[in-house]
Amino acid sequence: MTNKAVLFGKTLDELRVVVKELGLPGFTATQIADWLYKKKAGSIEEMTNLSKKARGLLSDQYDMGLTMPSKEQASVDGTKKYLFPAHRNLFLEAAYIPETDRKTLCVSSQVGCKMGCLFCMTGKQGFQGQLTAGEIINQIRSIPETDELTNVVYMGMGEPMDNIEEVLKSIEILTSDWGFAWSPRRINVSTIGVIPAMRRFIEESEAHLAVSMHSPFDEERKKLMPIQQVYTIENVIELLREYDFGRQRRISFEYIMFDGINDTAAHVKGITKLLNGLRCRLNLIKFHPIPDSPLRGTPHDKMVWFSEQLNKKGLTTTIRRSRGEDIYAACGLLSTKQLLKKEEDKDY
Ligand SMILES: C[S@@+](CC[C@H](N)C(=O)[O-])C[C@H]1O[C@@H](n2cnc3c(N)ncnc32)[C@H](O)[C@@H]1O
Ligand code: SF4
Repeated sequence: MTNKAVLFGKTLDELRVVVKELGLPGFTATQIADWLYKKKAGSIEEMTNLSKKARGLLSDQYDMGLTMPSKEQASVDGTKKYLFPAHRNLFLEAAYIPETDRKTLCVSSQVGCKMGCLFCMTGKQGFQGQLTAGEIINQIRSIPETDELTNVVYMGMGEPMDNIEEVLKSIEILTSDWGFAWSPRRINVSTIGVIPAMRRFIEESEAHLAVSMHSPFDEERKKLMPIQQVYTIENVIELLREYDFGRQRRISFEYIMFDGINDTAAHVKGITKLLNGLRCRLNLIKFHPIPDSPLRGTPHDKMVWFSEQLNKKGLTTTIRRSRGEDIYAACGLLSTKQLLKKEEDKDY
């Protein structure tokens, strides 16, 4: 790795500044964006419609900024987990989830997470660092299945709203005509509900939004997710009610089911009351147990009952199929703590 600045992850506006500073013609910015995001060039040398001089000037100051995964693990169900090195000796993970009708990549937006949810391995890892927009979309660009991807979910490591600037930039690159030119409907961003950043996300992007609820009750949610002490789920829903999302943009809620904790008839009532009239759907998630936690997942039969009760009350509810559990690639299981430790050991 050199200390040069990187091109991958720059927006068209930022590339315009780059070419201006190098004294290159304005249109070079669009050409570079094209090579970075459409033609998927692997090096500056490959940008053959740029003059030799332009390529030389660029190479003097910039690297492409692409990083291949350094490790890959495959699950019995076809899910794959990729490990990427990031800046400052950090590592992050992404999970590739193939299904018959779609191929999804679950990307990380941070290394670790500050939010400290009781049930999450990434939360247990603590916060190590923010990812740049380039590092977020590099996960999409640098896996072998890049051309097969139909969907991207920001449900890997980290809280996207705690890195809103880079997350919005990554979405801009994915959805702009000069970028990947994806429809924003192929992107779903999950959050525990950091209200000010959610407002920006709603207003500045058109991607789908998933909110992690996990309990409709204040005291219970506070125990599971400390964020409830700052931004309550009631306030999050009030915010959502302010907007008209139209028919195309989807709002959903995620609900991990914990045995004997949040899976009762009272919870069915609480959820229905909270979401009353809001056009949304609810995804029930099987809890993936994490070490040193007394929490247990609700048995499947009870999840089916819970889902039926909510559907009867008019709330579209589905049970999300669990994928990649055997390789720790499932929701909430991504953590690179051991690796980080090994790297620290190496340093001393
Ligand atoms: C890892 S988070 C990342 C996105 C964001 N920080 C959030 O919490 O919504 C993605 C989803 O995984 C869920 N999750 C976390 N730990 C889990 C676990 N042990 N089992 C099942 N789902 C889990 C979260 O609640 C969230 O709905
Ligand atoms: S569930 Fe999401 S917000 Fe909570 S600790 Fe895990 S990654 Fe962070």
